[in-house]
Order: sequence, then C-alpha cells, then structure tokens
Amino acid sequence: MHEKCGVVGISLRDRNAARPLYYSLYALQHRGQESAGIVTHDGFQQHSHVEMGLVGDAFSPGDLESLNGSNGIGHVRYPTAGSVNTSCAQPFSVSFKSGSLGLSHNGNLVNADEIGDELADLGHAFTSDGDTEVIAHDLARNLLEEDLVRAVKRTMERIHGSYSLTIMHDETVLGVRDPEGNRPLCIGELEDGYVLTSESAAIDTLDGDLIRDVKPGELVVLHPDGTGYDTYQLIERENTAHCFFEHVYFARPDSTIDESLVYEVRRELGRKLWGESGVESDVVLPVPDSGRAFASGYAEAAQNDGSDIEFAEGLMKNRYVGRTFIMPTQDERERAVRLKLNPIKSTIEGKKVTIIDDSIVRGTTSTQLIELLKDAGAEEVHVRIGAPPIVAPCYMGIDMASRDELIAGDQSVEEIRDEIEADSLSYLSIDAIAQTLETSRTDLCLGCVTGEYPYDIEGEETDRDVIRPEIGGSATPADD
Ligand SMILES: O=P(O)(O)OC[C@H]1O[C@H](OP(=O)(O)OP(=O)(O)O)[C@H](O)[C@@H]1O
Ligand SMILES: NC(=O)CC[C@H](N)C(=O)O
Repeated sequence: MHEKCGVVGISLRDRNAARPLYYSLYALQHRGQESAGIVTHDGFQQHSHVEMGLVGDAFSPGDLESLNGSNGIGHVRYPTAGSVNTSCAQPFSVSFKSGSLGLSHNGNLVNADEIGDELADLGHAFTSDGDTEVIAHDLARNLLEEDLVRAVKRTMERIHGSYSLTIMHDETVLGVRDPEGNRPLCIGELEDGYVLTSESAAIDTLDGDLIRDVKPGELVVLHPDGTGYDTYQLIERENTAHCFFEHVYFARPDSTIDESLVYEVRRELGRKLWGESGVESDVVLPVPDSGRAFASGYAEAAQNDGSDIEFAEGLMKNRYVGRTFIMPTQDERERAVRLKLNPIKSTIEGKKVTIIDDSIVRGTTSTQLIELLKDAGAEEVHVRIGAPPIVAPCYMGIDMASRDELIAGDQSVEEIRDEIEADSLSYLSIDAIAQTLETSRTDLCLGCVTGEYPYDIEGEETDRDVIRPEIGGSATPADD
C-alpha cells in the first residue's frame, strides 16, 4: 500500500548480468510495482529495457537476452517525484561527452527543483520531471571535470534528501548511500561476482552472501571484472537518519537491514506492544502480511505472562489482490480491503478478538476489518499497532498519503478509536522502536510520527536541533 523503490547493481566475472538482475528485481517487487527496468553494459555500449508494470510482465525472454554484458543495474519504481510514465521509469540513462550513465534511485531529493533549474540554465535538457534525472545530469556534469570518485562526492554534496543509488558509469557499477543512511543499501558476494541492492533478500535469491550494509555516505565501486570492490567514505555525519518504517513495514521480513533481521525486529516490537498495552482477549489475529511477525511476538509475550490468549491466522489474504494503494478512489480502496481480506468465522465467532497490524495510515484497513470481524460474530475487537501514529507525510521516498488523508493527522488516539469503531486501540511508543533497533531517536528518521524531519524541508520543522517529547498513546472508550 505504501511503497518506494528498489535498486540493484551487479558485476559478474564471466556471464551476462541480465538474469541475476531480473531475479533480484523479482525479490524487490514489493518495493515498487509501477515500472521495472534493467540497464547493462557489454564493454562497448549500454543496453536498456525499461517498462511500466510488474517485473514478471516487463521483460520477455528476448528482452533479457538482448541485455548483453556482465555488468548492470536494475530498478523497481513507485513514484514519489515526477510523472507516472516511462519518462520517469528507471534506470535512467544519459549519454554525455565522456561516456554513458545509468542510474537507479530509491529515495527523494528535497532540492531537486533548485538543482534542475540551475542545470537547465547551463544548457542541460531534461526529458522528465523526476528527481532522478537531476542526479544523473549533475553527475554527468561533474564527470566532465573530475574522476569518478570525486565527481560522485561533488554530486553528494549538492543533492539533499534521501538516496540509495546504483549507478553505472560505462561498465563500472557503483552504489551510494546518502550521508544519513535513510534508505537501505547492502553489498553481497556471489559465486562469480558482487551485488549491491536495497535488501539482502535479493542476495539470498541469487544464492549469495550478505557482506554488510553500505555505510551512510559511502561509495562502493564494483570491479567490472567481478573480482572485487573498492569503498570510499565520502561524507561523514554525526547522526544517521535511518527510516524506521523500513523495519516496521516496507522491507521483507527475511531481509537484514542495518544489521537487524527485519523479522526479529518485528517480533520484538510485538513483544513490546504486549508489554506496553497488552489486552486480555480470546484470540490474537495478525493482519496479513506485515502484521504477522508482530502478532506472533505479541502472542508469545502474552503467553509467557500466563495469558490464555490464542494465536490464530484468522484473516485470509487473497494473494492475487494488488496493494490497495493503487486504487484511485477511497471507495475502491474500501472495496479492495474486502477483496483482499476474509475472516475465518470459526476463529472469531463469539470471541473477544485483538488484531495486530504494523501501521494505520488512512484508517481504511482497520475500519473495514473491524466491521468485517463484527459481522463475522466477534464480541469485541481490540486493535494494537506496532508503530506510533502516522501524523505527518513522508518526504523521503515513501508514498504514504498527504497530511489531510492521514487519520492521525489531526485526531487523538481516542478520536481514531471512535472513528474506526474499535473497542480499544493502542500504538507502540517511539522509544520501543529505538530500543529494539538498538539506536537512539536522534539516529532515526521519525518525520512521519513526529512531524519533524532530519532534512530541511520547506514549511516543515527539522529535528536536528530539537527532539520533541513522545507522541503516541492508547485509548479505550470512556466509561459513560
Ligand atoms: O490505514 P491504511 O491506509 O489502510 O493503511 C494501513 C495498512 O496498509 C498496509 O497494508 P498493505 O495493504 O500494504 O498490506 P501488506 O501488509 O500485506 O503489505 C499496512 O500493513 C496496514 O494494513
Ligand atoms: N520511491 C522511490 O524511491 C522513488 C524514487 C524517485 N524519487 C522517483 O520518484 O522515481
């Protein structure tokens, strides 16, 4: 429902990179479903295939065969800046005086317009209205004057916002993570080469081994012959701004991000959720898919505390229904929830039920679900959420919703409980998230749950000098 992009870059010793890139994109499909693309280089020229739609539909066997070369990059996109058409689909390619560039971007720049205007004044012609093309042109320009490493550094000093990039300069594949490490990027070793990718699950798919996360502000340059890589710490900052939502929702549970396995993080958040606001009920149901690991941790902690609460997979998800976000109207989004989730009556009828989800954004899922569960005979429906209320938009590359669409944008927890008609509602605290991720609040991007951002965004507050008190809490109906 709330997506962002996935990036990959591969250098192999002696075989075409197109197939491994394609499999990696399949592994990253959950990060973006609007378009998919691969750019390779065969030592003489670049080959590119970029198409709207899902990975499985975007490439035919013939397309993959025509993508020659043992070095390449790939991308799955959910747009956050620029149009939803092929002009903004990625990897973005540009040819310039001293070579060719391909670029895949996960994230969002906050000063793309400013740089774009400046480059346009210098004669750069843009073919899209997206922020990724701005990075490509800025880098191409710097490459006219500097070597590769220095050119990347100059571009990093110029662009502000979140970015994990895989770049291809002629046949050299590089990976760059923004100085705050907002978006994930990791490096892995394959039997016959190296891979850079948003999530380690893509490395597993290729039977490779995760080496480590790319550090915030670090550049990794893969050797085009697939024999190794070099790293350069180009920018260092005092604080990181890792996106906690990667762990809570976006990333696959089988990925390791910033040294934490997402599945274990979610289970621990579930345990903490029980500790902070556990409620006695007959049965705990996860809201699939993202709620699953939270609910198993929650139920485990409850049972360890002596509770008789039962854990049941009482909501079935239709695996063929796409993410509800793609539905253009609220009416269609509501219908999609009904199409997507169906309760198993025997687990619910006559019972006090607790449903566990990772987040509430617009409130569509929880409102629909509570109604469904009550229709299926639930006596009470309690809602526990493994993240704090989402009170503000994301400017860092996640398309969630605008402020006025967010159910917690201007409502208290009690008002939300009332609107979704839950018997009780509680969210997890920010501190529980920081503790679980073994980091401090100042090293996380908490913009969507505090309204204060680690970057300077016009019209918004920054959290780099002030950290606000906790926002969050619980609600049960007032006794009246
Ligand atoms: O309040 P809302 O606007 O309805 O958004 C919140 C819902 O969206 C996400 O689920 P998604 O549909 O992406 O399913 P998933 O957990 O299977 O990825 C999330 O897990 C919540 O269930
Ligand atoms: N979701 C993303 O990471 C998007 C990348 C880039 N800002 C785009 O809109 O294409």
